[in-house]
Amino acid sequence: MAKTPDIIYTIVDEAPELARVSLLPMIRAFAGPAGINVETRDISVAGRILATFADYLTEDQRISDDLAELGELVKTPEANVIKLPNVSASVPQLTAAIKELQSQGYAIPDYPAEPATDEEKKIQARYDAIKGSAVNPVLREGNSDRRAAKAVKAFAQKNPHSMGEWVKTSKTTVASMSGDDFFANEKSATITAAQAGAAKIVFTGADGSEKVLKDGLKYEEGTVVDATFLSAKALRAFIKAEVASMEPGVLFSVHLKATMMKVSDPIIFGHFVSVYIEDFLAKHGETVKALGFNPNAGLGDLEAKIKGNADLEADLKAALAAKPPMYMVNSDKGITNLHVPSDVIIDASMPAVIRAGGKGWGPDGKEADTKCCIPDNCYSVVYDETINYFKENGKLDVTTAGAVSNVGLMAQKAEEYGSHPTTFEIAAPGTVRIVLASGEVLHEHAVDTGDIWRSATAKKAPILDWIQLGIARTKATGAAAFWLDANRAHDAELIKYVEPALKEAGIEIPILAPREATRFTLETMCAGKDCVTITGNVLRDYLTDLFPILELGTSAKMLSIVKLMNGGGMFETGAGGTAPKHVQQVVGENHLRWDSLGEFCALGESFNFFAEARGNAKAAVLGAAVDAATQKVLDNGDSPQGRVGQNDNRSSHYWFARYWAEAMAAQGDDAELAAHFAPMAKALAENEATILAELKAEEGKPADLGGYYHADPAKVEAVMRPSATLNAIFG
Ligand SMILES: NC(=O)C1=CN([C@@H]2O[C@H](COP(=O)(O)OP(=O)(O)OC[C@H]3O[C@@H](n4cnc5c(N)ncnc54)[C@H](OP(=O)(O)O)[C@@H]3O)[C@@H](O)[C@H]2O)C=CC1
Ligand SMILES: O=C(O)CCC(=O)C(=O)O
Ligand SMILES: [Mg+2]
Repeated sequence: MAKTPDIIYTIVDEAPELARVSLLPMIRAFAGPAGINVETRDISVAGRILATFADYLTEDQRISDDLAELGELVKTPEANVIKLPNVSASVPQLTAAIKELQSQGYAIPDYPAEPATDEEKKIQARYDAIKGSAVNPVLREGNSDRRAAKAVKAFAQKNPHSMGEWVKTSKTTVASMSGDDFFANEKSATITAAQAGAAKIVFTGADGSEKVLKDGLKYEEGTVVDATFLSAKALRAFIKAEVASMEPGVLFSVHLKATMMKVSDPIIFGHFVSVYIEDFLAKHGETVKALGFNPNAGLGDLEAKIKGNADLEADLKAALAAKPPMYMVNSDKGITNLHVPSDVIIDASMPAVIRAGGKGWGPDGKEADTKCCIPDNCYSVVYDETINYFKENGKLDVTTAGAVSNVGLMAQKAEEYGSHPTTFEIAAPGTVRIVLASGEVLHEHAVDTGDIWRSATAKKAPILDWIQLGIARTKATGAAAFWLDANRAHDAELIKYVEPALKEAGIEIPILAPREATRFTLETMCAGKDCVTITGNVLRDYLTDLFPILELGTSAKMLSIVKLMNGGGMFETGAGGTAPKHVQQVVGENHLRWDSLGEFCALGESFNFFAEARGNAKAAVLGAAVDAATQKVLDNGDSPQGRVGQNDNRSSHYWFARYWAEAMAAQGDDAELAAHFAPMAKALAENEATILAELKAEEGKPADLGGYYHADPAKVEAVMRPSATLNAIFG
């Protein structure tokens, strides 16, 4: 077997992938002399498509299945992975990636939206495994520890970012269903020794017909197993009522996670689309269905399908004009919240609204208050309470606010984010049951056509590990709370684990329902104190964007550590995503505002972990120098900014590498490394003006990347490494 690479750096999508092309050669030039090899593995959407459909490709087009390899590696103590954000593709994104690859000569099949034959069903199933959040749950074999490094927090306090004003009269609200949602219908149980073993999910129709929705499930003792459903009828009634009850001047917005919740949320999104354009669909429903339109793909797909048909285009325009104004993704281009399911992703979109003082962009290109529809009540209360708090107290004072960090239960596909294979859109009225091997029915729900039924699990070992991590972080931080609602079925099962563990550890940490925990955390941070949120998987996701975006202006600067259950380490580069808007700017004017601070933080942690795990003193020297360089990038204001001519990602990498080389040359722990890096530090300093000029030479002009999901490596290299002088130093 090949030797496990010392460190793995991931090949991803969009902005972080562009950044990688500039940064990785530098990282290798530092790690190499210390004898540490840094290899890449491709987890991009395009890479995963090509690996999955190898049988459609020529020999020389085939690539290895890196995600499968990494999925095994993260279960070993040797794992040391620097994981950059990747696109969790919605169907429109997946379709676009397929089209691009086909245009490049890869004979992969189309995505069969409505599979008719067995062959098409198989192809769809293969694509569905690539769709949505198909990477993170596979790699996250440990719980999540996300926090801002002290230097990052201190920098934000000293250099506060812009924040919109919150006023008491703001009309921004959160709207959620009054019942019959995932929250209200949840049932949960912890598997006993007698119940452990095989299980299946069975649907029995009102006519007595039986269908096994999922067979071959296996529950271990101690696993918390939930089942719940969201009523389609209640959802549609809710959407209709919310559209009908809009106040003048307020925008209508929908906030879902149609990427990570890849089965349930695209369907919920589709209901919003079809209710919003119900007048149009009443008239033209059959016609657009025949054209292949599925509301789950969004208004953008509808527009593409009816393009050139003046009657349909006019009727759609009229139908939209008759409804309240929508929250826009891009008002210049007429792209609404309902155009693409993955354009408005709740974890980033709600904090953006809250940071802006409750504002979104309207179709007129002006800011306005917005009604934020978050149908399910499990977590919407967090945003509702945050909005209440800022309406009462005014915007956050970034200069004095404490740091809110998170410990999230995430390992082994915990909770809702692991429910993809066990979520179903119900085809007819009937009953769904989880049946154990003994015949015992664990959970049962009466359901109707269109309801979304799902089961999620959380295993015992990850739960116990999460509680201990929560206790450790609380001891290091001060204030903390477990965000668990004793009145919610799943949370009540978790509390049965938490309470005895806290007692045994002799520590008191409050257990608060999400609304109370939100207020407690906001009050604590506004009093200038740090606070840990100890949460499940969804709140891990939501809160590690919400608080950092308020405190730091972006979640991209977070330390995001995944202590893998079997002893390895994974270091995520921040808590944000792939910033597609940044790529648009590069294509338009060759300026990349992506901040690699998350990469710098992860890199430092990765070296430090390597030093400890392998007893490697050189890695410790590299790690300490990375930390010093990161601090200097912040102190000297070398991070990227938004406009052409200002520092961008490439010039920030120059500064980072220079400070790193200077720190390596100046340290006294390893004379050999100091001697090696002294000439590099000198060359970087002496050539400063030339390098910065070369990096800026092409800015302001369009850039050609030769593709989007599968760009041309030579063209990307030319764009991201335009300085011959810098390249000569790093090879
Ligand atoms: N860990 C992962 O793999 C994750 C992947 N994703 C994926 O990312 C994609 C986009 O998601 P989205 O919801 O738009 O969220 P993003 O976090 O990617 O982007 C939202 C905005 O945050 C700001 N931002 C994010 N990262 C940086 C950075 N490094 N430097 C500077 N600004 C940054 C940008 O603001 P501005 O435009 O103002 O500069 C950006 O437009 C989706 O495909 C999603 O699936 C999302 C989250 C995590
Ligand atoms: O995996 C995904 O789709 C997104 C992950 C994410 O948003 C997060 O972990 O914060
Ligand atoms: Mg997130």
